[in-house]
Amino acid sequence: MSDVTVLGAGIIGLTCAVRLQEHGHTVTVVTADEPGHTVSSLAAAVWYPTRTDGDPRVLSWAGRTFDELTAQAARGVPGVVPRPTRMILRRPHETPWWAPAVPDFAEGPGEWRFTVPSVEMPVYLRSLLDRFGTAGGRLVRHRVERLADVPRLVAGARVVVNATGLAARDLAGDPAVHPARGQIVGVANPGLVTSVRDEEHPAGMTYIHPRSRDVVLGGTFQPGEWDTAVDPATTAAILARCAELVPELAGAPVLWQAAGLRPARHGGARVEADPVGLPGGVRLVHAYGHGGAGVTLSWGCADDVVTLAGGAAGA
Ligand SMILES: Cc1cc2nc3c(=O)[nH]c(=O)nc-3n(C[C@H](O)[C@H](O)[C@H](O)COP(=O)(O)OP(=O)(O)OC[C@H]3O[C@@H](n4cnc5c(N)ncnc54)[C@H](O)[C@@H]3O)c2cc1C
Repeated sequence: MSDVTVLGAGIIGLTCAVRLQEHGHTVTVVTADEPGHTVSSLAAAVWYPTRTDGDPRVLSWAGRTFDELTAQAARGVPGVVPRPTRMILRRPHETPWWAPAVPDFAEGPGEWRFTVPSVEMPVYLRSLLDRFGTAGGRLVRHRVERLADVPRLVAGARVVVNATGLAARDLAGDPAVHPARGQIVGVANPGLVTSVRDEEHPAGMTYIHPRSRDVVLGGTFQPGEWDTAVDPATTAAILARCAELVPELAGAPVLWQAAGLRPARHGGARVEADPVGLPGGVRLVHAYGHGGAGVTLSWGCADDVVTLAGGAAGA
């Protein structure tokens, strides 16, 4: 018996599931894909509120996630480390609105420097899943056709959390949800430890994120583009831009390439209770549309989902 069903096992579904367990709920996760085959598993993934400007909820979500991931890194949760970052500026900027969330944020000539949590997603998703299973959570592999079918799948659940990312476009009938395609390349790490971001590179957004065994090089942000096939010309362009910024990367062996669809949404992520709900009086809480910042917003949103789900079990 579970009292909450979470639909989706990406970063949003799993963080919601774990937070709900921490508040005394028994949780079943239903997912079409294994966590290792979600969009989340592809994320670079560093704390940064990519393309969320103007959404007044984001600073709180991102700040709470920063603190949670920093605490997890300090206690050795697999896959999370603090990552020094250099952000190249190609024009004058005001102090960014997200700086209050980043304790060591510093402005210098032509760049910002700061330290943020960096998450190695395949490792981290596995550790979240272990944590969920150890606390008694159950994971069911099943692709649902309609949200209204979910209450029949898991006996007793009074709340369903819809954390289906891009699929919420059809499942929740929300045309504001759309893909923002991102292509990335993994190369052997020549010994880098610092992330470099160049959001204003004239040839396209560029980032270099070292991990334990490789370096993730990016990227693209292509709203409305559904194609997940890797484009070789884009890979070549990413490699050239990154080597221009960090010459040690020139000639680094390419280990893998991938393209993923960020679950973007006009108006920002939808984190709210559905006004109608599901058959049988089951409460429906939406948590989707986090675009290029799902990892960055995950724990803050999960806190809000717990509140929307009714707070602590038995409260
Ligand atoms: C190249 C790239 C780089 C990125 N870099 C960063 C970064 O540095 N920092 C950052 O914060 N974010 C980054 N992101 C964004 C981040 O990956 C997303 O915001 C995040 O993964 C969204 O998570 P999610 O759980 O909502 O969706 P998903 O990971 O897509 O998970 C959706 C879940 O719903 C399930 N599902 C869907 N339909 C159904 C159905 N019908 N029935 C049952 N289950 C269903 C799926 O199986 C899956 O388990 C990046 C994304 C990309 C592509």
